[in-house]
Amino acid sequence: MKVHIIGGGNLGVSIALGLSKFSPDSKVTITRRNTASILYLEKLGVTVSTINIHQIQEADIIVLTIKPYQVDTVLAEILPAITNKIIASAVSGLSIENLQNKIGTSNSAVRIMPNIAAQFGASATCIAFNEKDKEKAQDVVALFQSLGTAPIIDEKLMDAATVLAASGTAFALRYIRASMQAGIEIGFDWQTALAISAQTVKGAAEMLLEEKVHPEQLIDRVTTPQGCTIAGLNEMEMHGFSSSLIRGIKTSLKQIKG
Ligand SMILES: NC(=O)C1=CN([C@@H]2O[C@H](COP(=O)(O)OP(=O)(O)OC[C@H]3O[C@@H](n4cnc5c(N)ncnc54)[C@H](O)[C@@H]3O)[C@@H](O)[C@H]2O)C=CC1
Ligand SMILES: O=C(O)[C@@H]1CCC=N1
Repeated sequence: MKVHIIGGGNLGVSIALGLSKFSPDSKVTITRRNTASILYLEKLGVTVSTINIHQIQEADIIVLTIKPYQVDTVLAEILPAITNKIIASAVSGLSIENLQNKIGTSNSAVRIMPNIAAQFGASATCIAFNEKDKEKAQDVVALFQSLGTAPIIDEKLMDAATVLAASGTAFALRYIRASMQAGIEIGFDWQTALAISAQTVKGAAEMLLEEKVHPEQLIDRVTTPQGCTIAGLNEMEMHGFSSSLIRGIKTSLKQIKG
C-alpha cells in the first residue's frame, strides 16, 4: 500500500511513524513546506518531500493532515496531478460532501479521525464514507486498523468523534497530569508519580476494553465500603469532576460546529 501524507505536522508525523512500525509493507511519503524537522523520518524508510505532488500518481491513498484553511491551496496543487484516488481527510470540520465537491467525482472522499496515538498503534480512528465508496474505503479501514482500532461511524457523528477520540487524547493526558501532581503532593517524585498514574490509566482502559462492561461495574470492585476510594470519588464529584469533563467535551464540539 502506497500512502501519501500531505501535512507533516503533529498528526501526519504520528501516522507516518505508526505506519513505519506497524505496517512495514506500506510505502509512505510525507510532505510539508519546510521539512527540516521531519527529515529523521527518512531513516525509518519514509520519503520526506516539500513537493505535494511528489510521486503522488503512485499513491493508493492520499491522507490529508493539514489545517482546514490549507485545504484549498493543497487541493489546487494536487488535483491536476491525480485521478481515481482515495483522499482520506483528517481535516476537522470538513464534511465528505464539501470535500467530494472540491475533488470531483473521479476521486473518492473518505473522512478519518485518528489521534496521535497512531504512532504507537493505539489510535481510535473513526472512519466515515459514502455508500458509493464503500469498497474503496476498505483499504483505508485496513490501513488504520494497523494503527489501532478503526470503527466505521455515521458521518453525522464525525465532529463528536473528533472531540471524543482526537481531543480526547489531550483530555486523558490532563487527567494523568492532575493525578501526577497529586502524586507529588502526597510524596512521590514526578517521574514515579507519572509512571504510576499512566500505568494505572492504561490498566483501567485495558480492563474496560477486555471486559466490555460499564465503568461503574469496575469502580464498584475498587470502592471498599467505608474505604478511601469512595471518599475520594465523592469529593471529586462534589467539585464537579464528571460534569467539568462533560462540559469540556461539549464545548469542544461547539467550537468545531462554529
Ligand atoms: N493533532 C491532532 O491530534 C489531530 C489533528 N487533526 C486534524 O489534522 C489536521 C492537522 O492537525 P495538526 O497535525 O495538529 O496540525 P499541524 O499544524 O501540526 O500540522 C499541519 C502541517 O501541515 C503543513 N502544511 C501547511 N501547509 C501545507 C501545504 N501547503 N503543503 C503541505 N503541508 C502543509 C504544516 O507545515 C504543518 O506541518 C487539522 O485539520 C486537525 O484538525 C485531527 C485529529 C487529531
Ligand atoms: O484541536 C484540534 O482542533 C484538533 C482536532 C482534534 C485534535 N486536534
